[in-house]
Amino acid sequence: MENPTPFACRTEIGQNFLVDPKVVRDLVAAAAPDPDTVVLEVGPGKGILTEALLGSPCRKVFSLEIDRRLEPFLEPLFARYAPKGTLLWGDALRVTFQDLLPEIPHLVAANLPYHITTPLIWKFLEELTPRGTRTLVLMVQREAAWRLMAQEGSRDRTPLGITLQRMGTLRKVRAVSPGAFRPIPQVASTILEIRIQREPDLANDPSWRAFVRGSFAQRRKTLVNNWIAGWRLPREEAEGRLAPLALPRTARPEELTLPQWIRLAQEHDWRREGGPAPEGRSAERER
Ligand SMILES: C[S@@+](CC[C@H](N)C(=O)[O-])C[C@H]1O[C@@H](n2cnc3c(N)ncnc32)[C@H](O)[C@@H]1O
Repeated sequence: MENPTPFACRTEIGQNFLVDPKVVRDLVAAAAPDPDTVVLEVGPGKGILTEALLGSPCRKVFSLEIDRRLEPFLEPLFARYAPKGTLLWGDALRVTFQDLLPEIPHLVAANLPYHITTPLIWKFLEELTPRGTRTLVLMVQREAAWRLMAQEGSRDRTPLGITLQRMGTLRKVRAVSPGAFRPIPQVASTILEIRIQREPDLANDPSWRAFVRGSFAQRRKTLVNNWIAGWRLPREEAEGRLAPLALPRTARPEELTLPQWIRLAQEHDWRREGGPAPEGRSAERER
């Protein structure tokens, strides 16, 4: 029999497939699905993680893949486990999860396409956690994990990391070396477990979103200067917002502790009611 043409991986859309079964086992063990659990997997690829999820005690697995060329790998797998799994085709950033999924998943378990890690996690927080998703177990690039878990004082601190920390707990499950994937990527990876325990609708709070995004708009600027630029606040007013926190006027966004972020968010309305603020060309992409 002729050899089939090998699958040409598109690494620009994150097609580095897991090949280490121990890593797959560790990811599923961290997710710990029980017989009631409905799981969403984004990017099943050739199906190594999908198969472990389908073989776990969970009730249902929905897998959403963008690349139809993977059909020959995935169709037979889903047929084997029918009706436990449902294979869906589409772009995870463009679908509306509520319309796509007949049930809201309790758990998202995925080896993410790394190029869309940040917008995809925001989307989970906007569309899924408000409706009941409580656990995310995600393979991400190591540096993305650092940014999500970064504490005050770290230059890696980001709006998304602070949002997740306000909503629950983040735990590093394990480090994963490039050799666990084919093709071998140039970056190291981390499995991260995120448990949502508070404020599941936080990402849909326009004041919170504007506040964290605008405060980090220009990292090299002080908080006060970001507030002046973003909200057109008079300097006195901006400095007045910082004063009760006993922080210097020169404090930068990464210096705030989580309780300080929460206090500032609760004490002021950060929606930009005075008209759209300049999202200047130098404003950083929301992370
Ligand atoms: C890192 S691979 C993981 C594959 C498989 N789960 C594994 O662990 O081997 C990421 C997968 O996400 C898919 N993907 C990339 N962008 C996507 C998108 N916007 N929506 C859905 N799937 C996407 C890729 O085609 C690829 O199969």
